[in-house]
Amino acid sequence: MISIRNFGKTYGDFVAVENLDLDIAAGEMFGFIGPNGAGKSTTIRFLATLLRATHGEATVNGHSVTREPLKVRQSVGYMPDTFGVYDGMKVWEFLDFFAVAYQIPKAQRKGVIGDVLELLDLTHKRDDYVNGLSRGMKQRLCLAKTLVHDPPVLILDEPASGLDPRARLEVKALLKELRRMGKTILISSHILTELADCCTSIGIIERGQLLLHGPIDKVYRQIQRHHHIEVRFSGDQEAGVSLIRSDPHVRSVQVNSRNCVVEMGGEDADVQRLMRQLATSDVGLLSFADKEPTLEDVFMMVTKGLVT
Ligand SMILES: Nc1ncnc2c1ncn2[C@@H]1O[C@H](COP(=O)(O)OP(=O)(O)OP(=O)(O)O)[C@@H](O)[C@H]1O
Repeated sequence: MISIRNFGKTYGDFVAVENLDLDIAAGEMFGFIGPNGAGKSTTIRFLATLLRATHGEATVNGHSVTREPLKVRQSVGYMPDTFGVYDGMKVWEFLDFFAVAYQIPKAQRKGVIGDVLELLDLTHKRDDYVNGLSRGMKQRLCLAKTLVHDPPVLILDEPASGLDPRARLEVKALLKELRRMGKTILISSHILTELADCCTSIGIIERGQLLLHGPIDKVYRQIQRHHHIEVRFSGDQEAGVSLIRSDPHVRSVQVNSRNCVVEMGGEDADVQRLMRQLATSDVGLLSFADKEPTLEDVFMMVTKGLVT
């Protein structure tokens, strides 16, 4: 549904995105993850036909981003990372503005606007001024706007940024609903946990390079060979930590106030050996838990070059 080949964008000497190749199949919810300035918006704006590439090509819903931008725009609902609106515009007028822009016939516009307001649970805000809406409502309205022309593809640039935890959950539930409706969704975020349980595939970008991408279960499998162990001590944490650090399979130890998190390679037997060593030495081991990797762990390991 989305295919990017050799995309690159430079600003003067600065390389914002370098030789990016990516395929996203129909029906996927693809999480585009990276820190600030990684190149997410640059890639997204290229897909949304709003940015000229330095090199490379992409197709969305079978249409070329560079040669058929109007067809791409009909296929895409794009939500930018910043939200702008004219003063004195009501919620329904905002949606009507986009419905007109997408050439939805007048006779259908009222019905379409009613439908998207209902889907986004905004019907009761129909006649409110957009500027008076809370941030969460504005984000939802912006999502509503991406749906007026019923596009098969949604490209959403940090749709949950700046929202409180409850509003974030609401956005997530909406995205799941949209996926059930058959939309292909690309969503960017630097909040990794936000995407963990709703994406079917992910890509990790840093400094303009796509470091890793693929189905989420495959990415998790790739890092299964790395153990993330949370260790707590009731006694001498320092002695415990230096014992851990002396293990040849240990790659890093992050010491926190109440625990430490150990990243280690090796086999299960190596982990068991370290656990036995800690339990039988005099460091006051309280707990030792081999955790399932979180998306946060995946990101840290990929950006540190531990997983390729
Ligand atoms: N018009 C521009 N001129 C010069 N540099 C730019 C321009 N637009 C973006 N950049 C730079 O390109 C890099 C990638 O920017 P981009 O907005 O794609 O990052 P991002 O991953 O979306 O980050 P964020 O999460 O902060 O939105 C950044 O270093 C940014 O400063």
